[in-house]
Amino acid sequence: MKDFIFLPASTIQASRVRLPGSKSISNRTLLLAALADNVCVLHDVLDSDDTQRMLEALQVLGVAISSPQAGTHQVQGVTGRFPTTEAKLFLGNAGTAFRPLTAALAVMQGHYHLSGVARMHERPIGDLVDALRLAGADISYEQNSGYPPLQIAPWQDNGVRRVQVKGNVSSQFLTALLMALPLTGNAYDIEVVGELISKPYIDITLKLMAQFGVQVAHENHQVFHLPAGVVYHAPATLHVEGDASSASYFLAAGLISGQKITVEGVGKNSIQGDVAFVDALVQCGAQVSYGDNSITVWRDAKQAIQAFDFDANHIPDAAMTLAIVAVASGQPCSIRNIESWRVKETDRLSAMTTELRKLGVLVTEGQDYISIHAQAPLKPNVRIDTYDDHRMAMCFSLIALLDTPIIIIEPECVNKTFPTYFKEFAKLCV
Ligand SMILES: O=C(O)C1=C[C@@H](OP(=O)(O)O)[C@@H](O)[C@H](O)C1
Ligand SMILES: C=C(OP(=O)(O)O)C(=O)O
Repeated sequence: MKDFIFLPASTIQASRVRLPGSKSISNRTLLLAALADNVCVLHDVLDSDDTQRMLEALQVLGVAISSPQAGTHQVQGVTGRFPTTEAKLFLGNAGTAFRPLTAALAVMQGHYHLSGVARMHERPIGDLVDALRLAGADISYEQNSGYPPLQIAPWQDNGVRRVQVKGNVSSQFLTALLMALPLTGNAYDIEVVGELISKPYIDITLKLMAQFGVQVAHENHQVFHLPAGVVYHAPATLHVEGDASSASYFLAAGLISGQKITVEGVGKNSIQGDVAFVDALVQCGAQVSYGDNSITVWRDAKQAIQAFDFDANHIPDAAMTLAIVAVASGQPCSIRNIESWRVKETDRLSAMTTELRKLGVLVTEGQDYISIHAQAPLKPNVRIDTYDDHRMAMCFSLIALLDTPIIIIEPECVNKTFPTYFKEFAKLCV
């Protein structure tokens, strides 16, 4: 791909888009299948940088994985113990690989070194390390305290069976503990201290663990009870849903353009919290219909896009797409309770503010919110920096639907979760 992509002002035609597999489900099921006591064939797994990092890591750890075709992986589980007891793993910028693997390797009897790209070394992991240390993990920081790279040494059980974890920086820390602590064979209570953000991702974790035979009871997402003596047992085959966060760009295109856009791969029974993005679009004036495995969004020609003021804590990834919906509305809009944007692929609050202002949009950036008001016509042919953040690239592509040609710099950053995004987007445009 060139180091920029020029998107001319476009309109969208009524279309159907087949979604890539869910990143969150792909990386969780790859890890759970690897830890199970049997063989599992995973279908429709996302093929992208984040899942490649997980697949490579599992193979280095001695898990036998054969991939007869793209998106299909037969995983031979290792019954809770990775055969490789010394390894160096490079995990890119994949939070869904780094955090769960840190916890899984912390409860093993080996020596492991975990690193990532420079940005991953700026993304916090201290709350997870603190929680694991309470229960017997031996983890040290190689550079800055609280951040990767990490060095992990053998687990030493200390008899502690109630572990506290903070939930206000990333839900991935709780996800990691939930998936890893059953490997010790002991029962644990995990207590969330303070607020738990991005809660629907915990529900994905619990539902997938249940599919692998481990039921976790919880009290209102505050205390989680892990059973003793359990072993992950995989279903013979497992189908990965389409990615609901990736769906958000096309669903927003349906609202913005008015045309019927159908995404295939997620539907009314999806386990992904980001399908709630559709509820936000409905409040903005979208029409919606759900199928078992599809969602269609459009807008009646007479209905304007409505202003909104949303708490988007439960849909942090799809919430970025709402920023462009705000621009399309031309009304003052706010997206709130999204401080976690600051510790993702880039500081997304700052990046979103900077790039929207280049288009002439009025923006107020708060510590945990963004207010957006596009009054004047947008400036054409603006060069949008993407900060190595796939969602910046995908969100800003939608500006082309607002009669505004736009240039997206370094568009290959979409490889993190959606390598074919610009091809799919071009198919919709007329
Ligand atoms: O568990 C997951 O699969 C994810 C949780 C969310 O992160 P936070 O919990 O850090 O908000 C989300 O942003 C990320 O893309 C995927
Ligand atoms: C925050 C994201 O990724 P990660 O899984 O690396 O946290 C994302 O995909 O928007």
